[in-house]
Amino acid sequence: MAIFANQVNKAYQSGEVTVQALRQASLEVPDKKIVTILGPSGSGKSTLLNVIGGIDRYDSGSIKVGDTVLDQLKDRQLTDYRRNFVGFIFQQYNLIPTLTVEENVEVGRELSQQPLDMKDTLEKVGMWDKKNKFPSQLSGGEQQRVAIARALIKNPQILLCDEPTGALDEETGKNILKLLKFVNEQYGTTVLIITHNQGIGEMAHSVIRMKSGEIVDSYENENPVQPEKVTWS
Ligand SMILES: Nc1ncnc2c1ncn2[C@@H]1O[C@H](COP(=O)(O)OP(=O)(O)OP(=O)(O)O)[C@@H](O)[C@H]1O
Repeated sequence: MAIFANQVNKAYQSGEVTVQALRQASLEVPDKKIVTILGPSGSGKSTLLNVIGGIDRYDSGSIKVGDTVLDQLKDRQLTDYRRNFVGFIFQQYNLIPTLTVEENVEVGRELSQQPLDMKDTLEKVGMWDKKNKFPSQLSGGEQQRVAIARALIKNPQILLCDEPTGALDEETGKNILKLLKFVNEQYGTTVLIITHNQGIGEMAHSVIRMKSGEIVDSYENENPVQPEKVTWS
């Protein structure tokens, strides 16, 4: 699905202090693309992802994802939008420790109206043979694969990834990037990746840079490189 944001503003109030997390942020992401969002800590990257994903509300401006305009949605409609169209992946995998791999992914399946097949999804992320393991029995990369399966099984139109490789070493991180690229190509999922790792921009179709809540730069990559070729930092 394509994503449009037009002059989006979002402020957080903490006590006496107002933090302007997004300032007139506008962007356009065509359907079926991979986009990397770069920027220093506190520049508004997560806030941007959260308002696009319907986790957070914004104060003004407009966001449209596919045919859905998020501006005026009631809470219930926003929840439906999030359930049916959006998958989230975080740096911390947020798996439930008392559930097995398959049970964790089942949590995602139950949220969706049109879920994908469990076996197929776990095979796609290479975790079918470990479906009865618990998160504590898995490596970081494997846990992130399970988190991706949990997002993927919902059959989301957009996949929002907040530092998906932030806790992983280079080799494991690149394997996760390969998986995200595979998801993009196989399912046509639009993928947004927030990262501090500038090199990940090399594999994206386009790159957005944020600073102090503003989108200060965006450009398209003529020739995205393969995930294993990105410069790791
Ligand atoms: N729930 C909140 N309450 C108050 N302030 C917040 C909240 N969430 C974010 N902020 C502030 O909004 C600004 C943007 O935060 P955001 O998390 O979007 O930045 P970021 O670019 O994702 O940072 P990082 O790379 O460190 O995750 C920061 O100044 C942050 O402190």
